[in-house]
Amino acid sequence: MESITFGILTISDTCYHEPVKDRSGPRLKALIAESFDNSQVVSAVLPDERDLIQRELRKWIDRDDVSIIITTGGTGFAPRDVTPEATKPLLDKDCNQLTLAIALTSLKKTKFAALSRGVCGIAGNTLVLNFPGSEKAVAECFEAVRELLPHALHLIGNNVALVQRTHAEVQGTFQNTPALPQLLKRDHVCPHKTGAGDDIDRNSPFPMLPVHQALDTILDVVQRNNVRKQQMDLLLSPVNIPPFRASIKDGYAMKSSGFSGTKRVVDCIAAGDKVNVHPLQEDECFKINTGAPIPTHADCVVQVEDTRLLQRDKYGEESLVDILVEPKSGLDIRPVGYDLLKGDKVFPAADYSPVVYKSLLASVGVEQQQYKPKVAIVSTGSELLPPQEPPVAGKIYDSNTTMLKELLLYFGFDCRHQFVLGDDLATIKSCLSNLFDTVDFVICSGGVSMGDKDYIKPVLEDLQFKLHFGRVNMKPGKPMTFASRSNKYFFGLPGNPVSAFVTFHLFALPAIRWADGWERVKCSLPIINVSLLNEAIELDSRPEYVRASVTSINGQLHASVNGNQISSRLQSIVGADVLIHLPGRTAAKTQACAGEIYSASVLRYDFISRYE
Ligand SMILES: Nc1nc2c(c(=O)[nH]1)N[C@H]1C(S)=C(S)[C@@H](COP(=O)(O)OP(=O)(O)OC[C@H]3O[C@@H](n4cnc5c(N)ncnc54)[C@H](O)[C@@H]3O)O[C@H]1N2
Ligand code: MOO
Ligand SMILES: [Mg+2]
Repeated sequence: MESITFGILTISDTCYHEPVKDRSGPRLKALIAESFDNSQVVSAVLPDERDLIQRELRKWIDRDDVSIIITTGGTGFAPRDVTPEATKPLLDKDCNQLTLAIALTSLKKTKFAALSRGVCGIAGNTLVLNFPGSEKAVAECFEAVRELLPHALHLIGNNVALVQRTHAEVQGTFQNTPALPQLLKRDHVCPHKTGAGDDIDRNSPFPMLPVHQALDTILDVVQRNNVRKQQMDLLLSPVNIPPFRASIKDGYAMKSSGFSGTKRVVDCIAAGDKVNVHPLQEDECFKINTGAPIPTHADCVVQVEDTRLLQRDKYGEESLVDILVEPKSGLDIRPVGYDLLKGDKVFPAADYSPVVYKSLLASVGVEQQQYKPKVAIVSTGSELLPPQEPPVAGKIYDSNTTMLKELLLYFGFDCRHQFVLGDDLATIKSCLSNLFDTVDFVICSGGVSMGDKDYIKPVLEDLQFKLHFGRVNMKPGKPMTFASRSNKYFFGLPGNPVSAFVTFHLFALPAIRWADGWERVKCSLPIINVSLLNEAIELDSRPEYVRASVTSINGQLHASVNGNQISSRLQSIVGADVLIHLPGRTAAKTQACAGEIYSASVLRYDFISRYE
């Protein structure tokens, strides 16, 4: 639940000298506490002195935490009433309609309300409201704006998700949901509606975000760790590669000052041998293997293909060879540090591919503790049975735990812990609460939709997580949920196995990569264009991520959909190379047809199933 910090400024000469006489300030404080969960209040009492009022207002406006300031008093016609005059110069924007809303409500109670000159406006990111001084007036004015305040703050803070939600409510596309459950206080906790609903409320209170917006939100919230980038930037090679002059070919090492023709083979040098320091004549050579150290007195290698064997000794070793080409200095030798010089950067650029990262470290003999986001997997569902157990009535085998763990491993991340939990609020709460002590990410499946056993969202609220979104406009994966609490991140993937598969790839993977320091463009799966092979596919109202296999026909990529796409049917991921992005249905376009080109996210390295 979000918390709002209010500033309450009582402005009255009398109250300034006798603070106990201030009834309006405490009344406002009580009204705020009754209306907003987790609200904080800062308060002060000042005389009707324009400069003092302005200084205090300015101080609060400049604070990051104070988002609403309500003044009470000093709005009337008396000579010392200067609250509006002190307030106006600080405002960046007037909110005349708010002033009007307050006036209209008050005028219904008394015509004397016309004698208040209070103003409303926005200063920086702070909403400032002038209320009159009496306790009764304060209560009436507060009632006039109470319901508007959360939405006003979402707009000021540009909180798109919550703003859209309210717009949907106001426009009626979002029926029967009470206003702003995120911020307004409630007594009743109703798990399937995040506590927002009463019994006639049958709809999710969460707006359906477009996929791109959900991903942007995730990447805005998740902290990118630059430890690995710094490690890569700063890592200088402690060794030369090669550490000695190395032969590039299997052949004969000799002096280039010599000549082609017959040479005596004085020794054989294999990879792994020490550098041979023996003197060498121009008519002598060493037999040498690829990767072996060049003898001190040789300066070129002639590959075996450019030689002819003339003689072997009595032990069968080569003793005379004919060199068929002119030896040239440096021929087929890698000088010391040719590939990488000691002291040079090991990573010319940051590269987070586990293959690249680990093999480069290995190549310079560095064993580095690599930072990796710590991830746990939680599967929820009282119906879940471990795959190794015999069937039990009413139970199904748990595939999500294995699938999500294997996906993490496939993409180079570890699974620190895994838990399978029944649909029980207390169990889920205590498991998640403990788990976040040791991991950064929890990737959970199940329990995010509309059932009365879908406890994930209420648990997150109880654990003081901020729910960034609870639905995404996509198929499969609609109830996809993302929440955070400081640097801890929760992905509530829908329980249907294919929904979990798709949302892992589109949201959880990019987030983990981002936390790991990857460039944004690399966080999501690569996107390619494919031409549709299927005759006609009915479009869904939601944009759909369809599992399909890819055929390369004369270098052009084509894709055919893998059978029934219901989100419970895990068979649709078999042979799935890509997720084709089918757009949502419109009046003008109801089908996707053969030959049309669509974007598709590449699921795996081996993403071409057939060549024709
Ligand atoms: N009234 C509504 N009901 C549902 C809606 C809706 O909008 N209104 N959304 C549907 C969609 S879409 C999805 S997706 C699912 C998501 O459900 P939950 O995330 O709450 O998941 P559960 O209800 O726990 O399970 C759904 C389904 O998946 C099976 N499951 C769960 N975990 C696993 C696992 N580890 N391995 C294999 N299978 C698993 C579970 O048995 C259910 O059949 O909600 C729809 N409902
Ligand atoms: O989004 Mo659900 O994942 O359509 O089945
Ligand atoms: Mg459910």
